[in-house]
Amino acid sequence: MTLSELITALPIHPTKSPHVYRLMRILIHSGFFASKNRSENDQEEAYVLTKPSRLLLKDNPLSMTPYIVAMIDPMFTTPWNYLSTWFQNEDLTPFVTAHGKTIWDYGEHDVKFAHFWGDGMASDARLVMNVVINKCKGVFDGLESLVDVGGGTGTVAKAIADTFPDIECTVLDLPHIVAGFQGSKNLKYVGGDMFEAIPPADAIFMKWILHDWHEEECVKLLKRCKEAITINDKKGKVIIIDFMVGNQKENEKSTETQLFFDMLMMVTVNGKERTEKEWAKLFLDAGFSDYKITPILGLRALIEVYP
Ligand SMILES: C[S@@+](CC[C@H](N)C(=O)[O-])C[C@H]1O[C@@H](n2cnc3c(N)ncnc32)[C@H](O)[C@@H]1O
Repeated sequence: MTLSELITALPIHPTKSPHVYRLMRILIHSGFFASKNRSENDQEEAYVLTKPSRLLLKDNPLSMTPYIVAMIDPMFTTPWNYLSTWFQNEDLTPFVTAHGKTIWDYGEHDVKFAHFWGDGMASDARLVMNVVINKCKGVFDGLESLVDVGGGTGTVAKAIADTFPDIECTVLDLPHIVAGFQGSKNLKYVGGDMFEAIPPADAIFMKWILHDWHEEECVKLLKRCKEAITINDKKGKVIIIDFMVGNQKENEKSTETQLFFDMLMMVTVNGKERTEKEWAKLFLDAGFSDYKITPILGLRALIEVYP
């Protein structure tokens, strides 16, 4: 699409066209668009989408737009302005300094926030599960049951339940999050506190859970997982999907993204992004004996942890 076509399509007042040109210049520089000649015979500059910007199209089934929209909501961005205040007080996070409560309490009392954050998480879950189910299918071999801990609206569990009809899937999340969700033949929702008890299963799945929590809470949660997979002398596994800092040595941008996510965890939830060494220590402290890492989507890792 050329500049004039873009201005007509959006639509934008003709007097603003120089500003649209400036905007497109930075969007090309940052990789959201690429520019090329309109055709072999037509030298006029045209803009085309890039791989990352295709992920922002609303009609793309793997669209990440709901996640981006949630992340740029003032509820998430305001706490960044409270960093200097937080460094001088005892609050758990800048989120608490800004809003007076933790993100989990915020979600319980603001249903609108809980829903749009849930939609954001679900869009990330769709993208990740697309990769996991296509590239790491073997991870689910031999499983008869699986609990997705902190599974939110159930996007991950639904993808597993649909692809593997012989696996009994359970979504465990806070009661107000799972209230009103309908299960299916091999999918059910359970409301509860993951730090108290986790239903027994061959595999406990946790995507984007442990990075929300501090060391002691992670060890406590992993111990609950271990109890759940070793019940009746069975030996299952824990499957974790999270970032692994430092597994992308060649790629500056990936490292930067992981480090910004680490800041996001500090600002919003008192969690952190961990290196392999830090993950290994958590597993050891919780009594696990072995783990296996499969890198996914460049930045993240799928970690199978064994008792
Ligand atoms: C970052 S979201 C991850 C959601 C989902 N696993 C995903 O990646 O799409 C964290 C989830 O943990 C849930 N959660 C937080 N505290 C919990 C608790 N004590 N017990 C159960 N779930 C909890 C939240 O409600 C939320 O759904």
